[in-house]
Parts: sequence; structure tokens; C-alpha cells
Amino acid sequence: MTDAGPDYRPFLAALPKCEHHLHIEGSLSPSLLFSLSARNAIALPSAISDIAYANVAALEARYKAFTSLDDFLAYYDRASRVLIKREDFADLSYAYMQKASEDGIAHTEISFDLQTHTQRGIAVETVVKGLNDGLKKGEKEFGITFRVIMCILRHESVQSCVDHVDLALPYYQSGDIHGLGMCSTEKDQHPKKFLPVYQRAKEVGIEFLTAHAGEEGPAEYVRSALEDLGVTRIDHGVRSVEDEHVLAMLRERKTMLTVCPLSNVALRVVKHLSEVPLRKLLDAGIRFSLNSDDPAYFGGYLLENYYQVHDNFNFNRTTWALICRNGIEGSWISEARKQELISQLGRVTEEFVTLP
Ligand SMILES: Nc1ncnc2[nH]cnc12
Ligand SMILES: [Zn+2]
Repeated sequence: MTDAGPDYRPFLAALPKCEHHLHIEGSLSPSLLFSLSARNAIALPSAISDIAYANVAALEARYKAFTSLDDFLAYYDRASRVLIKREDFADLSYAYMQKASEDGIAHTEISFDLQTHTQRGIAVETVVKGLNDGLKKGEKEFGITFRVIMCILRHESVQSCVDHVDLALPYYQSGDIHGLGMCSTEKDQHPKKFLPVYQRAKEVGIEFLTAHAGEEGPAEYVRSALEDLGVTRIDHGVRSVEDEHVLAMLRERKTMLTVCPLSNVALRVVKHLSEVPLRKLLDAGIRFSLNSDDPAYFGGYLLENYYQVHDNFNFNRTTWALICRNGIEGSWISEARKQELISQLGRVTEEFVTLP
């Protein structure tokens, strides 16, 4: 027991956590970026009067000063250019699995942006098989189960997004990709614009649908993602709290939001972590999981998000167990795997019974 109350860290570390919102390109750390740039002889940008790429420390410092989602996306996009070969994608996803294991993640659902890579002439096979190589190695070594979500990019044309669903289709059929998401810049990109993409996904039998909405965009975008696109999960969704009707819709449908606290602070969606509307969501009976989004850019992986949420919200053991359970229930996994994780959660909650 400290002045700040009992130490929840061992409990938070031991919880069988599920991560549902992790852009694998967003786990590309400055040090891996510099090493892949050397390995593939890809020069990092120097001409953009941007001293950020002088060295790892300068880049890390720039990552602490994002002004918006779009400001961050420019760095994220540039960094992705060092990913060329199948082994690069495998190294990236394996490095994430190592970190996930250290953080006590039991199950993860990672996203990748196919358009970012095909535009540079990288084959779909290289990206998808490479990522799966690293994920499978991690699953075998650490016992972490995984799913893969392809995110289409809102700053690209609708046609390009539809085409990429078709390009990726063989990999959905082979079980290398499971879900479809939508990310990138949100302002002035009404979800309804991307209806043809989600229609196509449903036509070809893609079962798991999500979309980023209500991060910088309004609650109306969450409504549209649910009603127009037919998604069963919302990435971010924190601005849903601005509209009671949207909250009611999320509650009735038992839709899980994949909230990313450190990301919301880094991208100035909120001024301080205590403003992420977690209490409001809990009070409104909305399910959410906690996630790291782009951990190499936003100052922490999943466990750091849990720690900082605890420091700011001081949730009790029952609330933490509920958050963890909702994350398990909201995962795109078999009933058997859910039951396994729920039993594990029960054991951990019992072990830490002395916590309030
Ligand atoms: N937080 C975020 N919002 C939208 N697109 C993203 N791509 C990577 N991270 C993202
Ligand atoms: Zn995201």
C-alpha cells in the first residue's frame, strides 16, 4: 500500500488482456525504422526541412509533439516506406508479439493498411504472408492468439478501397485476414461515402466489420458506421458521448468501442487522459476495450495504457474485471477461446482478492 493507494500494477499485468486496435505500422519504433532503412537502403526523408529524421532521439522527440491526427499520419506514412520485404513485415509483427507477451496480452487483433504498401509496388502476398509469419511465430512462442484486420484508407478513393477488398479476398479465404476496418483522416469523410466498400465486403462474405469513427469526427459518424455501413465494432468512438441517441444505439447493440487513451492524448482528441470519457461510457453501459493504437508513436504499449488509466481513474478490481471481460466477449474468437480467457480472468481476480 502506498500513499496513492494499493498497487494495482501486478493485477493489471496479470489480467488476460485483449487488444483490438493496433496498427502494426504504428508499432514501427524509431530504432526498427532506422535499422530497416539501413537494411533496405531506403533513405529517410531529409529534404522536407524536417530535422526529425536526424537520429532516433530527434524522431522520438518529434513524436511527442503531434498536433493532430493528420500531422501524425504524415510521419506514420513516411516511416512505412522502409517496409519492403516479407521478412521486414515478419520482423515488425514479431517485435509487436514480443512486446505483447511482456505486457500480458492473451489475444490480439492487429490492423494493417494494404494501400500504403501496394502503392509503393509491394505485393499483397509480401505484406500479408510476412505479417502472418511474425504473428504465427509469436503465437507459437508466447501462446498469444491473433486475428488480422485489413484497414482501408479514407484518404484514398472509394474505388481504390473497393479494389483492395478484392485484392485481399484470397487471403480472407485462406484465413490470413479476418476482418475489415477503415482508418486514416476522419475530418469531412462521412462514413456513408464508403458504403460501396462495406457492401462489397458483405457480398464476398467478410464477417467481421469495424471502422474508425468518432475520434476527431462527430458522433454522427459513429451512427453512420453502425447504421449505414453495418459494422459491429467501432474503433475509438469516444465522441459518441456527445449524443445520447448514439449511446443508446451502442448500448442496445452491445457494440464494443476500442478506446485508445494514450493515442487520444497524443493526437489532442483530449487535453488530458482523465478526459477520455471512460466513466461516462461505463455509466451509460457501453462496452469498451483499451488499446494502444500506434504504440511506437504515442508513448506506450497496452500495459502502459492500463497503468495510466488506473492512475487517472482509480477503477476498482470489479471494474477492471468488467473491462477485461468485455474485451474478451468483444473479440472475434471462438466461444471455446472466450471461455478459456474468462476462466483465466476468474483466476486472476481471485488471486488479487485483497485489492478493493
Ligand atoms: N488513430 C488513428 N486514426 C485513424 N487512422 C489511423 N491510422 C493509424 N492510426 C490511426
Ligand atoms: Zn487507429
